[in-house]
Amino acid sequence: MKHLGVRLVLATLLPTVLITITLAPFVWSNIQNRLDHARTSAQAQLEAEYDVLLQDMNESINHALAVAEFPNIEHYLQSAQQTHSPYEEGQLKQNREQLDDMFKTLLTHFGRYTRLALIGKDGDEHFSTQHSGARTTKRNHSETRYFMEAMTLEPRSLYVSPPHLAPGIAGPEITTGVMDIATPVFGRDGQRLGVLLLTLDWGSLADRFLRAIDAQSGAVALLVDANGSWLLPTETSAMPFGGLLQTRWPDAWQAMQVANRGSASVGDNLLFFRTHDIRTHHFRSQAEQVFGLQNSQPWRLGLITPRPGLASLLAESPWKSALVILVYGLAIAFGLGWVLTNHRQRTLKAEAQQLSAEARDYARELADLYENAPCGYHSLNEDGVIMKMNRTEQQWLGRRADELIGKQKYRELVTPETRAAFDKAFQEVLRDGHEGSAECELICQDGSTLPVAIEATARTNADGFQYSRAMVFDLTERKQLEDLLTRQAMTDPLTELGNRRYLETQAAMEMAKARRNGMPLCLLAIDLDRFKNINDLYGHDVGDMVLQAFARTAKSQLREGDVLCRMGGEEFSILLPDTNPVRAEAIAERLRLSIEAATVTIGEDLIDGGNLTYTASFGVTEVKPDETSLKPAIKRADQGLYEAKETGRNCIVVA
Ligand SMILES: Nc1nc2c(ncn2[C@@H]2O[C@H](COP(=O)(O)OP(=O)(O)OP(=O)(O)O)[C@@H](O)[C@H]2O)c(=O)[nH]1
Repeated sequence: MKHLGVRLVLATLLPTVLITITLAPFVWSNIQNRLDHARTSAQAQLEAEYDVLLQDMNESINHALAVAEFPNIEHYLQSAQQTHSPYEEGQLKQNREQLDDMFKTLLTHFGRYTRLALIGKDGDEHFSTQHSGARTTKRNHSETRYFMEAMTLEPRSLYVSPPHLAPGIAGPEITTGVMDIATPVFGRDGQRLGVLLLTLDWGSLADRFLRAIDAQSGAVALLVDANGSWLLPTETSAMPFGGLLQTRWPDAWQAMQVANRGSASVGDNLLFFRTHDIRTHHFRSQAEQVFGLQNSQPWRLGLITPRPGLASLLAESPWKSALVILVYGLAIAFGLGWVLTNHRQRTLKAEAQQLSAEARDYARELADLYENAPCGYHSLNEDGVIMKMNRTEQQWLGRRADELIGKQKYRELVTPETRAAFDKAFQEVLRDGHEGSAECELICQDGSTLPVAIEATARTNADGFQYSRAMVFDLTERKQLEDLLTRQAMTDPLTELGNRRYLETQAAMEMAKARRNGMPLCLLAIDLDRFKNINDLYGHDVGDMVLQAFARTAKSQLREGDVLCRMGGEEFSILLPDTNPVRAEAIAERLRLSIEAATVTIGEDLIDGGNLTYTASFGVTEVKPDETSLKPAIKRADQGLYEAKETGRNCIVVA
């Protein structure tokens, strides 16, 4: 999962980076074009601002100079300072009314002035005209800055105050931005007569200044004095009148400190600026000199315009933004989709590989189970030829796969004695019920035989029999066990001789053989004499020792093929194949003598000398060829034995 997370991050980042790298040159060039355009446009607007300001200021300065040099002004002020006859008073009044009309005309035609006042050299206002036409109370201007400054100036010089708030056009209670322009009035003889004051409506000038800006461009006009004090009206500009630029745009203020004109970055905006010093503008006007308040000049004009950038580019063209977002979205979606699909394929592949590995393991395990199963497996075609055989069965047979597979008929590995059982079972598999089983013996490479049980079924399809598949169980142990049980069932455990049942089994075979071969067959019945006394005198263990000694002695006297059995107690029988009665009697006699001569060591504590002797009585008879059972012969032999006992024991009677 961790790797998937990394791939998903890469799938997001890679398309993003590639698209960004592809688009970047176009976007960059577009932004640069817009930047150039913005710069050109801003500089043009700045120049327009400057021209407006320059033109208005020059006009106002020229107005002031023109009015101050108007002859009637000079004449009026000179007359006003003298005593007059009634006629002269009338002339003065008429003169004042003419001037008053002229002032009103000026105010009416040039809406930029809020007040025109003519002030005598003592500071007394001779008359004043407000823009509203209202005549105000005459006041003394001797303490005002403009009066004091103007009274020191040479002819054709002016004092221009910084813009400041004063009672406005709409009434004395409403303040507005104004600028005082004052110029001295001189007589023809150079006598200083007074001061002409023009109060400029700063708002109307600022409005014209602001209108020079293209409102669509989003640019902000900037005009501050030498101290950074904002000179534009609060209502129509970006800052309150009188506010400090350095608190709002410190970067802009910083940039404007080091150059008279130029541009700078202000946050996300561009600043274009230049200075304007009205004191030097008299070169473009009629003025000799223009004075302003110390430290208020030069003014700084500026334009703050949004810097064209990616955000403004996208904001200005929503469909382009949508297209860019779509391209990024599609690329990222493709990247994520590719990673997820790839991841899914990897997962499926890993699962498939795991399943395949498991299947291989399973198949290997099955093959191992098949090859090394504790039983044999083989498959035969319909001809009985071996198609497949597991390693276990190959090892049983001691044969290699290349000797068997496709070459060997299985029935040829079966002993002739048991082949019929195999053939029968195989036929059943081929036809009847497609199942068959048989117990038979296999012929091994070393010539030995292997008893096996075969359980076979047919594999079939729509076409019928395909092949037979068989499990083969090794019956060796079972046979050995059966043989052991059989042997135990037919063996006397004390003497390890065959018992009565064994005699009967052997007798059946010997009788059949004798009949077949026309050979004689005799039976001896033997009973130890006075055996009860041995038990009674020396104990049962000694009796057992005597019985075992008899078995050894008898065996030593008999040839291979003779069948010696213990019939029970101290009674024994011997079946003598290919032996006639005469010979049988001779054998009995030889045996009798051997027994008689034999001793059984039982210890001196039981008997003097430590050795016990014993004898036996014999009944001898011939098993007749026409007899189908041994019973008659046993009966006859017992009769002979009985007679031998009666005769005195340790003797032989042929019956
Ligand atoms: N020790 C021992 N004694 C056995 C065994 N089977 C039978 N006997 C004993 O053999 C004795 C047989 O005695 P009897 O039938 O009277 O015959 P006998 O003493 O040999 O006398 P005769 O046959 O007349 O000579 C009995 O005492 C049985 O208990 C055996 O396996 N071991």
